[in-house]
Amino acid sequence: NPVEAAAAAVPRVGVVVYILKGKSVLLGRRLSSSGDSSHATFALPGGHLEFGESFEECGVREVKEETGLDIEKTEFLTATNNPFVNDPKPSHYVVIFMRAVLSDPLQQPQNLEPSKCGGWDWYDWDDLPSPLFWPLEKMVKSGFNPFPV
Ligand SMILES: CC(C)CCOP(=O)(O)OP(=O)(O)O
Ligand SMILES: [Mg+2]
Ligand SMILES: [Mg+2]
Ligand SMILES: [Mg+2]
Repeated sequence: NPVEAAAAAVPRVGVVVYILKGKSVLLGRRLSSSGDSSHATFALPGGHLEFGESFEECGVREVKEETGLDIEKTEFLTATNNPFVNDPKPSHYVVIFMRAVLSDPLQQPQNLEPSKCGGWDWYDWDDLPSPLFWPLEKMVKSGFNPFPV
């Protein structure tokens, strides 16, 4: 029943990674659950923190799973709270933002999850595509800059 269902809903933790390359970051087209790319939003690589993982382990794993890229110099940047309970599909994520660089600067991303992602590409931080995936949109709007000063 709806009360039980609501009770079962708990905030989940996502870890996403700004992979910095010059002034660009890697973004992927996040397909809607139906898989059509017409409503794709641009998102950082990342995913659900799994039981017992450190933030770094999760970031490295998800980036490898989704893009095949090997990253290093992973750093914690910030965490944001994203209670989107009024969404058509209510969700509540605490998002951990990390940054990292490529272990091999020449390595290019592969789209290893084509049912979930329309493809990865490098975007200049000063010329980001839209629409951005909601946690990233909120962070960019807040003026956050993931690059080292
Ligand atoms: C909402 C997001 C920041 C956390 C979940 O990310 P995701 O749906 O990409 O999760 P997976 O990569 O683990 O499937
Ligand atoms: Mg994933
Ligand atoms: Mg995952
Ligand atoms: Mg993911």
